[in-house]
Amino acid sequence: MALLTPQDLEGLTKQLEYNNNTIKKATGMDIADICKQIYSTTLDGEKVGIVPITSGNGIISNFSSSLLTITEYFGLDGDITEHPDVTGYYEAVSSDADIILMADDHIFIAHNMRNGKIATNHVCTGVVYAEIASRYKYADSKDILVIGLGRVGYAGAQHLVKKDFDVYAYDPNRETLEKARKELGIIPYDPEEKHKFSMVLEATPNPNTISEGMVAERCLVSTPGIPCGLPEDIGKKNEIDLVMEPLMIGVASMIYAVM
Ligand SMILES: NC(=O)C1=CN([C@@H]2O[C@H](COP(=O)(O)OP(=O)(O)OC[C@H]3O[C@@H](n4cnc5c(N)ncnc54)[C@H](O)[C@@H]3O)[C@@H](O)[C@H]2O)C=CC1
Ligand SMILES: N[C@@H](CCCCNC(=O)[C@H]1CCC=N1)C(=O)O
Ligand SMILES: [Mg+2]
Repeated sequence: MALLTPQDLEGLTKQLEYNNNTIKKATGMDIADICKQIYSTTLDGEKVGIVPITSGNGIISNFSSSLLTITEYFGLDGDITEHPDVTGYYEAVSSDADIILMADDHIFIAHNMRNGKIATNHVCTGVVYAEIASRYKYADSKDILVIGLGRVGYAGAQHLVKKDFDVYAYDPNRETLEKARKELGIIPYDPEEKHKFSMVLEATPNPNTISEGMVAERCLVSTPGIPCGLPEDIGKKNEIDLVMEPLMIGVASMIYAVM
């Protein structure tokens, strides 16, 4: 599991505003509107308990404060518990949190204590980044390319298949690709084919996963992948809109998902 580093989380609000502008330009909607559409839910100033968790690799210095920034950006009443782990969970529940946010090294959840709904970061991130890609105003067809079919990419591909897009996908892991072909009906993308896409979802932990032959003149690359999979030169040469940030958009999706 690729873990965030404190460096990834620097300048979070600036990164979020920059990406929100790109999303508005490329889709006509902002992040909140897109999340409302996906889940048919709205926010109403809910109280959010943020519980640091020490297990595994331990606390990431600015992870909880990043979650606080995000909850406040969306008008919620966020609070980081004084203690981590069970003591922190007890504190959050006792202080009447409506939603609990907490993450160990494998799963990051949002749990709504009022309606019992629970959501994971990797599924919600895949879904929201797929939705962003799929709403590209200048798309030339319903063809969309998904690069990486892991926990995030698979959820994104599943969402796009449900939305009736023609989903092409690539993953070097043959079992992963075969599983997605069988279960989702995705079309395995053949890099040899000169099939260029105007919508790309990239969810891999590697750089340079997007090649020249994959992207159309005008293209929206929507990627939660860290580091960025779009090489600098390709980003410059074509008219490519890039939506990429380390945490916020996925957390917004988690919160709307449990309303
Ligand atoms: N920005 C955000 O909000 C979030 C970002 N992430 C990041 O997203 C990335 C993916 O996360 P997971 O799905 O949990 O990882 P994962 O390890 O479950 O899946 C990654 C997949 O990418 C595939 N892959 C590797 N190189 C590739 C290439 N060159 N072309 C195509 N596929 C390739 C692997 O075979 C694997 O199936 C990680 O970098 C993670 O840190 C994860 C959650 C939230
Ligand atoms: N236990 C730590 C948080 C660990 C988060 C690890 N998970 C990731 O880095 C995932 C979540 C989004 C992208 N990668 C703490 O409470 O400070
Ligand atoms: Mg995100």
